[in-house]
Amino acid sequence: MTLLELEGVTASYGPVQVLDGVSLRVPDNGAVGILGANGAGKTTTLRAISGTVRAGGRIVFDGKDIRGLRPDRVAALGIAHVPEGRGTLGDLTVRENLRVGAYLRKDAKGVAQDIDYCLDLFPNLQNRIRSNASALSGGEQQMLAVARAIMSKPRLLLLDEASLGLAPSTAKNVYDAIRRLRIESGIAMVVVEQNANLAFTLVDSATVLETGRNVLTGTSAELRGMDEIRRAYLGG
Ligand SMILES: Nc1ncnc2c1ncn2[C@@H]1O[C@H](COP(=O)(O)OP(=O)(O)OP(=O)(O)O)[C@@H](O)[C@H]1O
Repeated sequence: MTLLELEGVTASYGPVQVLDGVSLRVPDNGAVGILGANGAGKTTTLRAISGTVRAGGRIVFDGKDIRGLRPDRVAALGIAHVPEGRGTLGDLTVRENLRVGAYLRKDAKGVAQDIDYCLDLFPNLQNRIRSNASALSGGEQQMLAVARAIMSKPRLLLLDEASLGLAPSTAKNVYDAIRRLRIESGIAMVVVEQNANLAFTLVDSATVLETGRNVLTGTSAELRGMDEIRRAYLGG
């Protein structure tokens, strides 16, 4: 079953069109990557899905047309967006950030269990549970941003450049945890990532965007085997 489908999605910032007919299909429990050079429209595609940019075309989530819905309505349907730059609340503690992620939930017991799950998934956060988010390292902030998104109990996670600015070993830790989350929770994912090597450890398939259009789409195995992908994205 398809959980999310984009067809002919367009978006502009003022007069400048940056998405020019993007398509994407995410199966239930699937993980799909979006690759592409700087400025190709990867972040804007995630914004179109989460309702933080006005979009044209079709965006269907769980059988419902969500294009044009406000971001809070999209979130309430079960789509959690972890933006580039992380967006944790610096003046709140780690625990408070996790609670903010769960603000729509009424199941106190489930929230407490999910906090424990996040701390098991990201043990670094366990040690910093009373620290303000602003005092965390870049890697810990990224972990907190993902954990906060998990706390909303999403069906779909939108992940924007989760490895950006992190040391390679930290980026690998973050992706290892997200892969475990995927296996254990079945949450579907759309993964924007400059580091295609890392992305391919998580996603089943990917699409490559160039100036706001899909230029290549395939399974991870197919894409990894292509010379142009190896040259442009895999350092070989
Ligand atoms: N808020 C904004 N206002 C105006 N132009 C923007 C805005 N955000 C992005 N753009 C422009 O839209 C185009 C697509 O940007 P987008 O961030 O979607 O690309 P990207 O593929 O995610 O690249 P990057 O890896 O640099 O984030 C770029 O030319 C960018 O400069």
